Amino acid sequence: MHRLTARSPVWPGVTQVWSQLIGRELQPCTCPASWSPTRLFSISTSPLRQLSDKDWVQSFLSQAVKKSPSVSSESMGHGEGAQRAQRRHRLFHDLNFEPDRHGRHHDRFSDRSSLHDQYSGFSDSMTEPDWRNMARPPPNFDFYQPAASVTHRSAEEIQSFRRENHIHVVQGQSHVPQPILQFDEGNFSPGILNVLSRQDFSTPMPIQSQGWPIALAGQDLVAIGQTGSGKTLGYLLPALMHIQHQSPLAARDGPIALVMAPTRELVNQIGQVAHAYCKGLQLQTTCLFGGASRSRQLRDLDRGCHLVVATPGRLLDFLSSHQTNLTRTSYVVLDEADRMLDMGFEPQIRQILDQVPPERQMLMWSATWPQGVQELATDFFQSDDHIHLNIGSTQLHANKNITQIVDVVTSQDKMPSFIDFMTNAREHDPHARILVFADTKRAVDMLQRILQNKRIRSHAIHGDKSQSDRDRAIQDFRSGRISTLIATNVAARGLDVDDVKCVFNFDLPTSIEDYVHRIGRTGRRDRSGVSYTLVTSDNINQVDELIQVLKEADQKVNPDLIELSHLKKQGRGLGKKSFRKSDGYSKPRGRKRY
Ligand SMILES: Nc1ncnc2c1ncn2[C@@H]1O[C@H](COP(=O)(O)OP(=O)(O)OP(=O)(O)O)[C@@H](O)[C@H]1O
Repeated sequence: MHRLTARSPVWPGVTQVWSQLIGRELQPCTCPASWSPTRLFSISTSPLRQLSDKDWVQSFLSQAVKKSPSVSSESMGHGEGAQRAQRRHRLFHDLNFEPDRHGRHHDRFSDRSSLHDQYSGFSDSMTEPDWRNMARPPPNFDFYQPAASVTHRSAEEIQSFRRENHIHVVQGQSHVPQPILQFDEGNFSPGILNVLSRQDFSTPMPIQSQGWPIALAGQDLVAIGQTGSGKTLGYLLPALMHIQHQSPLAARDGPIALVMAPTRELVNQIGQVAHAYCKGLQLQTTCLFGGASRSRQLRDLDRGCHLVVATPGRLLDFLSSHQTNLTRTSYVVLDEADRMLDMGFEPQIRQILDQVPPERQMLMWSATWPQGVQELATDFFQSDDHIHLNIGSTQLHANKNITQIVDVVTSQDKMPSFIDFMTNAREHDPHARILVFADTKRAVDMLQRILQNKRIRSHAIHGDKSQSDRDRAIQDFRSGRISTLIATNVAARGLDVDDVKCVFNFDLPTSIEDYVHRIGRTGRRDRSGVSYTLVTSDNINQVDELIQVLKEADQKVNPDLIELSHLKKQGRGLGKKSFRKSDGYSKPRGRKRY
């Protein structure tokens, strides 16, 4: 067997898991805060993880190097296993660990570095407060009075509303409150209703109709609804109501409500929505994320903030330097909860939640909810009686407003397909917003250069870009100054840009959840959209999941994709079958596309 070994005197679990990586097909797994080899082993053998191999390895190494700087790799053989190992080996060598100003190491190759403002999350300066002996105003979770029109609604009416809107209460049926069908049924304060009335919203979206009363009633919640279905207001408006029913902030108090999200762009976007509602309520809010002025964020915190929206890394930075605290926090949201609980963020989330008093309401929102994360999530609730709400299928599902086109091409055909697609699209409509995803920073830069040569203007965002460049790119894309944005996964989740016409996946993401989130940047609210994805035989391991997502969304499945799936079942694939050039986008006319 071809082995890659890791020597880790400090942490023997590294060796064990490492040889597991190479000894058989890699099973991406979570890295728990405790880093216990036993738990790692059990989790890594569970079938759950949708995280990509690459993500896993990069995260794993980043943590491993921090734990044990003597981690190293050695010796590889030949054959398919060795090729796999070599690919990973190259990947490891591409990693570039560099200590930050605290002497902690960051992974500068992976674009996960851009998802993690401070990757480490292992801060020694934070201990769990002694909650029993700490004087603080008790949180109030009991303020929601359903409107008479809500309580008078008959059981049949409620049932048919839930049925028509595909609202499934997966867990907690016995204590789920009745849905709110109109904005004025939520008992929202006039300040909130004022802002709502200025938007062109007619009624709450289904996830809001059912999610609002649950959140307002102080219950723990997992809320899963398709991309673009209004989840942000789903948790923000109850957060503001919650804040308004707590004792006022005293000097040096930290926030009452905390929202955590995985990327800076998403934090910024949520912060902007929150700001619009906070203004009229005289509530203070701020965003904490890396790459932006720390001193300005500190000034906001010092002034007192009712609501903080943060990436875990920057929040931990402020917590570990004791420049803020969470002793008043009683409403905690994990937006993109599955991403927040995956291997990269879990230790950080645990550390942060250790700083939040146990009397807290916890809400998790996402469009995807993979099995393994579900198990993990229960760890974060204080009791077993949380409600799990699902809008639409309980299977992994994509937004049905999106027409999903998938082409199977050779690796060599990817670039011509991209160029053909973009030149055709731009000839047809120079202003249609197109969002292009690639897996690596290098590929993103390369695609941008190619477009530049074709005189197609675009911006690119990834973790190596400065925050101001990233902000400008999003701003220009939003305003329509630039109609093509090329991005890594930093733009995959949550980004809400009006009327993105098409999402082009130059690379199929290794996690099917990421695919669902990426294509979900189009077809938001009740609009329609198109996604176009290039698949090569290198993606053979993702093909079955992709077919499942396509079928679930009632999409036609490209026969080439089915053929690829058959090849996989026959144990062939990986470079054995080459798809003819004519199957790719390079012959756009007269070719049947799906
Ligand atoms: N009640 C409503 N009626 C119409 N539009 C709404 C309503 N509530 C929110 N929206 C709008 O719907 C769009 C999508 O909302 P949002 O960004 O919250 O979606 P999401 O479910 O969080 O998506 P994702 O899973 O991609 O993060 C936003 O532009 C938002 O302003």
